[in-house]
Amino acid sequence: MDLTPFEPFLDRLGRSGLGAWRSTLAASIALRLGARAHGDLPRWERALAQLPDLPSARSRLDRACVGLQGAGALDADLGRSLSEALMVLHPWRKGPFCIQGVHIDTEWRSDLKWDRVAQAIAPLADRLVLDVGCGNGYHGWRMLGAGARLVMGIDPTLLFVLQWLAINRYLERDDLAVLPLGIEDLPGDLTGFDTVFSMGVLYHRRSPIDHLMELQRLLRPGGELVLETLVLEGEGERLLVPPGRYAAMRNVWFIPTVDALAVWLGRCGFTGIRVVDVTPTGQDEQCSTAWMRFQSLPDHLDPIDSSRTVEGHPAPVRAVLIANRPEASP
Ligand SMILES: Nc1ncnc2c1ncn2[C@@H]1O[C@H](C[S@+](CC[C@H]([NH3+])C(=O)[O-])CC(=O)[O-])[C@@H](O)[C@H]1O
Repeated sequence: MDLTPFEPFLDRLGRSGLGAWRSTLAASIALRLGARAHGDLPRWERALAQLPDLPSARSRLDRACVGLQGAGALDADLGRSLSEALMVLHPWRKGPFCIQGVHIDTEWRSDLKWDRVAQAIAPLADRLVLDVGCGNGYHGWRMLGAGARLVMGIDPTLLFVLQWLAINRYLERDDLAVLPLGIEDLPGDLTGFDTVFSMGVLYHRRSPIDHLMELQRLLRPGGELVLETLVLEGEGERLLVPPGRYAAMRNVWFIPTVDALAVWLGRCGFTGIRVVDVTPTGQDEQCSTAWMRFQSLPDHLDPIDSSRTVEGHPAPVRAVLIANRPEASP
């Protein structure tokens, strides 16, 4: 894979207030693509090439199932070749997507998280947005649906980049991209986003305070951070560092209470810190489906006591916190 699929977005970025970083970002993407050859990439690229042309239809970014809505049902053969090509990109974790009657029923009902977040954030109209750890871009599409001017998603997992390319083969937008980058690959002086989302990422970072500081630097003064992460329920400053896996995940490092998170944000210099949602993750939000056939949340909870993970930790609860970069440095 080369830079070609990212160029329309990079051109658009070049014309935005972030144009100064176009060439450094392009160089980082080229570097990461060179370093991240994946054995399955040729198979995924063949699937992309096999996606069929579809009759013209209306794109829908403003409802739970993101995608394309046509006037009628697709011809059965066309529907089958579309499903088969998309299924090569299994596992589909984030969604759902509906492409002219083909319903990609993903592991996560990401629309439920979006509903919790969207009602609490500053209106996205005309904002430059960064979505760190954006997966296949599901929330990015919803951000465009809410009026964002440009959404730069970054995610180091190449399969999710390919899933975004598959969806964008039909939605044809140049104002959203899933760039194959980790947050550590971003230029050290990049800044200027109006809103930065970090959802489902903090607990994967070994240095959570550094992550919060990086997110702050990426914002323009006064810009808004939307932080969504696993939390421990209860009052006071407490922290779980799982000694091994957490709900079968190997890379979960820190699960703080919301009080501890608020202190961390304050220590990093954020202002206007508020907790806008705390919700246990239910099996209606995360489970195996035909499009994600591996094990999922129900398999990772204690079969007798679903308030505990299989390791005996409290079952997943997620919080959304909002905070602002100060207008001027103290
Ligand atoms: N260093 C990194 N830099 C950026 N992203 C990373 C890094 N390491 C892993 N990721 C990516 O962070 C994402 C975490 S999932 C959240 C998806 C979405 N935000 C959601 O809220 O549904 C967790 C969850 O399932 O909630 C994955 O796509 C990783 O590839």
